[in-house]
Amino acid sequence: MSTAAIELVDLTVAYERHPAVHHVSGTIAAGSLIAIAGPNGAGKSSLLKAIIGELRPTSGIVRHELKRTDFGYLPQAADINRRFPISVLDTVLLGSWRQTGAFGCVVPAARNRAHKALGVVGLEGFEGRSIGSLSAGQFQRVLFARLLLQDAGVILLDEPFTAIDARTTRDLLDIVARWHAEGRTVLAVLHDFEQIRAHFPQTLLLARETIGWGATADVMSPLNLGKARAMAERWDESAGMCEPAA
Ligand SMILES: Nc1ncnc2c1ncn2[C@@H]1O[C@H](COP(=O)(O)OP(=O)(O)OP(=O)(O)O)[C@@H](O)[C@H]1O
Repeated sequence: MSTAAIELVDLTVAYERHPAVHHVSGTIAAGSLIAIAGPNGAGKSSLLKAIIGELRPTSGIVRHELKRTDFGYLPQAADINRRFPISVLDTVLLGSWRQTGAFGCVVPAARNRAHKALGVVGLEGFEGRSIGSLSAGQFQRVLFARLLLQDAGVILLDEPFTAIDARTTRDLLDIVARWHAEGRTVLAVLHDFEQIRAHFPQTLLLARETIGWGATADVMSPLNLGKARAMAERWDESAGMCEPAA
């Protein structure tokens, strides 16, 4: 696993010329644990997608010396098709493609690691179940097991605890804490302020542009949260293209 700093330099991401992320700059230090907060439509998912290279910046740069395989990415649940007929074990094994290559054979060591990862997330015995038969919380545990197997240095989680019960959330937060202790960089899009304050030392509060980025206690102030809300109320989805920064 390797990790490194990621620098966002005046980053703008737009869809059909409408900016979703607007002139965001800052450094994600290697090994940091950062919550990304903000109202619906604030550009949080778009920012993650730009960081992993799934979306091209309209302007600005995402600068780092990492390979695509150094990133582990958990999309929002709504973006994942669970009707695909694949077993829990095979889903977890998809996390081992770094070792096997996209069309390589699964080595027994990877299979062992997949069983172990399922043990860590509390799903021993679920190996042969199809993913479509799992509850939302069980499926999220499977996706965390896949991330464990992938062993990436930078892990991006998009609303990992939405519609997940308290017990499962607690277990998965323990894994996040473990990743942090191992020196991995973890970014998580979250809506639960209490959870952010309790578990995430740093926060980026986004409302398309940066409202605050730094220590969670400073960033999640009533003033900043009010600002983010007020900006969201003013968003005009039909607004034109932003002008390049002066
Ligand atoms: N594929 C797309 N095509 C056009 N517009 C998009 C697309 N994806 C996102 N957007 C728009 O970009 C803006 C930011 O969306 P994004 O999903 O990044 O926000 P978010 O902060 O993750 O929101 P949420 O909290 O609701 O998940 C929104 O106005 C959204 O409608």
